[in-house]
Amino acid sequence: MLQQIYPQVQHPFSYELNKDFQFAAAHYVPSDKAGKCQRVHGHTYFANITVAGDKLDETGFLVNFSTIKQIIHDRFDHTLLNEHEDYFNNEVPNLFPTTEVVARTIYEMIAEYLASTENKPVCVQVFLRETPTSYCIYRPVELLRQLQGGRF
Ligand SMILES: Nc1nc2c(c(=O)[nH]1)N=C([C@H](O)[C@H](O)COP(=O)(O)OP(=O)(O)OP(=O)(O)O)CN2
Ligand SMILES: [Zn+2]
Repeated sequence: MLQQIYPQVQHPFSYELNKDFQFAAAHYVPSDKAGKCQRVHGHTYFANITVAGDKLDETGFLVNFSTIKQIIHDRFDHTLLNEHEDYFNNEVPNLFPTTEVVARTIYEMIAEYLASTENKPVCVQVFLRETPTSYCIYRPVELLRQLQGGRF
């Protein structure tokens, strides 16, 4: 966790915050093409969340580090991801709990919270490591294009 170098994301904001955390969860990929991953197995997922913005809140925070962790950890830690039917669906490939879909889902959960805050920072990158040799990065490309078009 410490000393890991993450890929950088370009954005125009003054402040960039990164929060690292882990959660333990089981999952399976419900596809004949997923090989051994069709069977239920567990990971200690490692996430790095990047939040950026120009305005701090009344605490002097862009966003509280602990809130970022809580949003994801409280929901997914020590659970079977496939059972979260509000986020994942075993019938729809774009909603199978793969690393890609879990990274995107984490982005959506964080983005929903940030949009509800007064200072409205934005999530610009989610790095999600599933195993020591496998990770995925999700970036909100539409938002990043808008920022690039309008700001720099
Ligand atoms: N694009 C994706 N490919 C795979 C995913 C995924 O989510 N997205 N998931 C899996 C499995 O769930 C598995 O947990 C991870 O696979 P893998 O990296 O192959 O795991 P290993 O520990 O066996 O890797 P080695 O580097 O060979 O030890 C599979 N693919
Ligand atoms: Zn897996």
